[in-house]
Amino acid sequence: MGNLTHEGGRAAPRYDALLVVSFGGPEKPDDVMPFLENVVRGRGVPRERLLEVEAHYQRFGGVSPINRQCRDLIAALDVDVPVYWGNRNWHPFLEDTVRQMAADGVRKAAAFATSAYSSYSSCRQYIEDIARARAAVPGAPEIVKLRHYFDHPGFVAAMVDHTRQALERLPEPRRERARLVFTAHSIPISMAKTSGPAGGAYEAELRRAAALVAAEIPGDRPWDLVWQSRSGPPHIPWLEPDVCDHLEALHASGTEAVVLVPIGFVSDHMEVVYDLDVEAKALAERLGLPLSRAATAGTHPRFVAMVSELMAEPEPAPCPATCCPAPVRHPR
Ligand SMILES: CC1=C(CCC(=O)O)c2cc3nc(cc4[nH]c(cc5[nH]c(cc1n2)c(C)c5CCC(=O)O)c(CCC(=O)O)c4C)C(CCC(=O)O)=C3C
Ligand SMILES: [Fe+2]
Repeated sequence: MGNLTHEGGRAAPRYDALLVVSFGGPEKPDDVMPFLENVVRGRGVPRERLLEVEAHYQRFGGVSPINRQCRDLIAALDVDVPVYWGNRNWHPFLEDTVRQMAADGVRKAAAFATSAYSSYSSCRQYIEDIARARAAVPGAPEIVKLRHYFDHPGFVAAMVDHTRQALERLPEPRRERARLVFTAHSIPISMAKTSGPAGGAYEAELRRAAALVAAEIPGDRPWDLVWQSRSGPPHIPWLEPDVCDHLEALHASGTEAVVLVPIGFVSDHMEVVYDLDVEAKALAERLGLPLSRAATAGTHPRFVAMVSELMAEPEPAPCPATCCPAPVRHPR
């Protein structure tokens, strides 16, 4: 449908393919370390942290849930053009996918990134990945990255549904008083400050998305935005508080139940299933704090429909060159 609709009187761009751009993840135990090396190359992530994260993946058989989720999303999409899939850090690598697109004669593709927000890691780096892949492929198609969708009604509706469902899983007497705790991937404070055209966009967009979801949840309840999955060298400050510290503080000050809403992610990938479903859950059990985790957007029908809706919008202006700059590299 996407290519035929019009919006605001302007014809939608004619894309002849859709490229789903994602992070990538290991699919077997032997993939885990080479995948992690790809992720952290030049980023100064301590070896210790890497081995810890390796253990998270090996605990799940060396398989990241993210690839399955990309495949499920692609299978669910209702678009009238061929759909391709390429990743930053693992097979299928973007460059190989772009080569295939060129061979298939694709001229102009829309790119849908599995990340809804501004920041170097969640936006600019995908733009760079696409540019690098195109530069390596003679005759590569034009690739237009679709806009950020953190406040799109399709994304919001999916998160609202999933938050309501999580709320319903809490025991009855405490459900009414449950607090909403939204989580997103922590990033270095320096990266957060330079995100978006005017700075601070990562956190501002997350707050906006959280507010839109919270407004649709019955009970006019308090909510917070906190952070998870901190990485990097310990001396570099990242966004805080961490979700687990926050749960302890909430418990200490009398909060009776919590719904965790991973608003910063679009699918239940490793950081969600480990840092929330293993770590935060174990903490909540220890504290005796009823906790229920909302599903991510995943293949919710409104989220899936959003992708075609984004393709039907007028072509987005490219991000200004100054927004979401790359962090200073830590050579190692
Ligand atoms: C903002 C953001 C998103 C959300 C936007 C988006 O979705 O793109 C995201 C997503 C993801 N992050 C992922 C995995 C990892 N992220 C790492 C490390 C890092 N993430 C960062 C930021 C983000 N990351 C940053 C600033 C680092 C430090 C190193 C660097 O500056 O790049 C590391 C290294 C080990 C460690 O955690 O220390 C891993 C393994 C996976 C795949 C999970 C799976 O396999 O299911 C996904 C979807
Ligand atoms: Fe990450």
